[in-house]
Amino acid sequence: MYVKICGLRDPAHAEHAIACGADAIGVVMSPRSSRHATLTEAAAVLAVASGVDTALVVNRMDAAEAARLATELGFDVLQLHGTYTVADFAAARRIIPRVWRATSIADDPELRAGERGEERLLVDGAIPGSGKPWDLTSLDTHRLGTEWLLAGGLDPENVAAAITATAPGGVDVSSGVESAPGVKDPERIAQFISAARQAHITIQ
Ligand SMILES: O=C(O)c1ccccc1NCC(=O)[C@H](O)[C@H](O)COP(=O)(O)O
Repeated sequence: MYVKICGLRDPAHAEHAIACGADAIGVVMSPRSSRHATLTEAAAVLAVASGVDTALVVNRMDAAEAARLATELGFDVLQLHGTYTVADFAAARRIIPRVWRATSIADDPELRAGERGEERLLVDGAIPGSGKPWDLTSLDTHRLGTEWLLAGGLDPENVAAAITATAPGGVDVSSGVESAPGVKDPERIAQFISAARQAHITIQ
């Protein structure tokens, strides 16, 4: 089970997530977000991130511009939230090969992995980064393949049941491992990673 901890700005929290076994960490650069990282903060997180995938997370930013920013800063992955076309993904992937599509069934009820040319699909709640759980029973997982990531309202208490119910390739969390909006809680990060690792997948 691939585990991504998102919305990191403090390098100490990034180091902690990696030490706890995270596979990926995400840095949000979206000025209206409580987790918006400055260029300095993003660089500090990247400086400690060895052995994990690093994702730049943006919302409704021009795809090629976001891809240039991701490569300039040294991220491995660009995670695009918003409405992007096949051409947008192609343009971004000419600049950074690993581009993930984050969307929700509210925006895209007929979700199909890879249909816009993304490397990986992240199925999120309707409002990214809101921490609001959503109705997982409304998700048809048959078109999602095996590499997709589940996100939206996950936390240490509910992640195992969410994995069991939907059998994703990985999980992504932000609000559920915070003590206040934008403030990561090291204990909850450890609990989340441990709970995700122990979950049993029943659907494949
Ligand atoms: O975190 C944000 O504020 C944010 C803003 C704009 C686009 C994406 C954002 N976050 C993405 C994520 O943290 C996760 O990929 C996902 O939405 C899960 O968030 P949460 O429900 O808080 O666990």
